[in-house]
Amino acid sequence: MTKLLLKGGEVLCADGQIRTVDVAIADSVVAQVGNVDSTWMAEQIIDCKDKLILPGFVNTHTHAAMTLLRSYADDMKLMDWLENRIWPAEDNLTGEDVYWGTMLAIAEMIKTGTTTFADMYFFMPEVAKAVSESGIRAVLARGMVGVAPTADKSLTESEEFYNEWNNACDGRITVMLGPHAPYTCPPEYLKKVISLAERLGAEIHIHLAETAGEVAECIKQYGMSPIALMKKVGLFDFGTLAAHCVHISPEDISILREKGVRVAHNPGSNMKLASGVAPVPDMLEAKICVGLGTDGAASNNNLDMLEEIRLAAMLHKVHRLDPLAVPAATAIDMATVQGIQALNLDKLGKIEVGYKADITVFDMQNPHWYPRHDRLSLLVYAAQGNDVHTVIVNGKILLNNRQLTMIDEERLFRELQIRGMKLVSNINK
Ligand SMILES: N[C@@H](CCSC[C@H]1O[C@@H](n2cnc3c(=O)[nH]cnc32)[C@H](O)[C@@H]1O)C(=O)O
Ligand SMILES: [Zn+2]
Repeated sequence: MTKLLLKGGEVLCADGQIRTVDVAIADSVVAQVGNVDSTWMAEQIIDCKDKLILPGFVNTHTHAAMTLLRSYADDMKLMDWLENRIWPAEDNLTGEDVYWGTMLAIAEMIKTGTTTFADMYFFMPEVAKAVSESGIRAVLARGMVGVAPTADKSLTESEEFYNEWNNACDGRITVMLGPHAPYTCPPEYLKKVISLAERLGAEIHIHLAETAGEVAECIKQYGMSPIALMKKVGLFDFGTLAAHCVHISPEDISILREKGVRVAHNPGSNMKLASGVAPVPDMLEAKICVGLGTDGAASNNNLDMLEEIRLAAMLHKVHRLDPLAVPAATAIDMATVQGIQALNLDKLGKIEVGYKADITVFDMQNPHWYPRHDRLSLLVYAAQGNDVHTVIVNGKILLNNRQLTMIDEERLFRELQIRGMKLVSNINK
């Protein structure tokens, strides 16, 4: 058994209170939270004085390898951005590109305190390889576009990928099915996806109601909103994670509630692509599970969940002219507990005995952490991603005193610069 001890830190405990306690970790699991005595013979002790210890952040929606396209096409509308810049560049992608792009994303996520991410992309075995090697936790879905020539192939690939990788790497990887969106996957195609989901026992990760244009087009074509259409098609019957849900009506919210759909809210991407403001306070009030996500690095443009937490806490305040909307503790809950629920994972999202040890340690010895009236408020409104000092996933240290333990950063930077440039060299701007 490998024993690890986080000594004397200020821990956000499962009841939402912060206490100065020790956290003992045995292999992949939290073994004690409290005063751990000297009979606990830890192989490694991390001194956590002046450190804030939280459950690791959960990024519920991203396209990790899109780091390759970061800063390549900004300040554009979603459909123009996708059709004229992103999809042509993605046509050039190789499996190796996706591996390196994903690894850079993972490095960035670990360094900013994320311990689990949900990805929708392609060349997924390469993504799984990066997850496997880096030690992070992930919920992976092969993105499927029903109107593309790859439509049938991506169904087969999804099934193979599920069979090979679901529950792999000591349970660090789980697999969902990823029909891209209603506007790229017509109902007949979605029905094939749904029957595959039912057969495999897999859940679904999809983009829904991201822009006003998408909703208007759906109503024109099918006489109902994307959410109502998805219910009718049966997409919500086997467990669904829906990214965005920006343009939704009170009736749509009732459907999400009734069908237990979990939502990935991406405030940074929604603001940058000017998609709109999701009715998050209404969804939370309706007891819908809302996690937070960054979306891809080409529409954010970073993968720092602390920034997403702050945006979630701020966006709804200014939008509703209500400083009580999405308080700090709620934003943190969305990034941890609700994020885990959104991904349907078990024994994660809290620092509690018997839970998996996915933990982020913030260094509070910095000017913006003083004075310490309220630590959660400091975290949400004043902290920075690079305050992250240590990150543990499944009991293993992936970031040690701000240094990545599993990833060679210099190599990553060289690969990404060369591969990123090559990817777009034949595209007319
Ligand atoms: N085109 C792929 C599968 C799509 S993967 C998921 C897709 O979602 C795209 N994407 C990224 N961000 C967004 C967004 O905000 N809305 C809609 N699509 C997005 C991303 O560029 C990627 O093409 C194939 O070969 O079959
Ligand atoms: Zn997306």
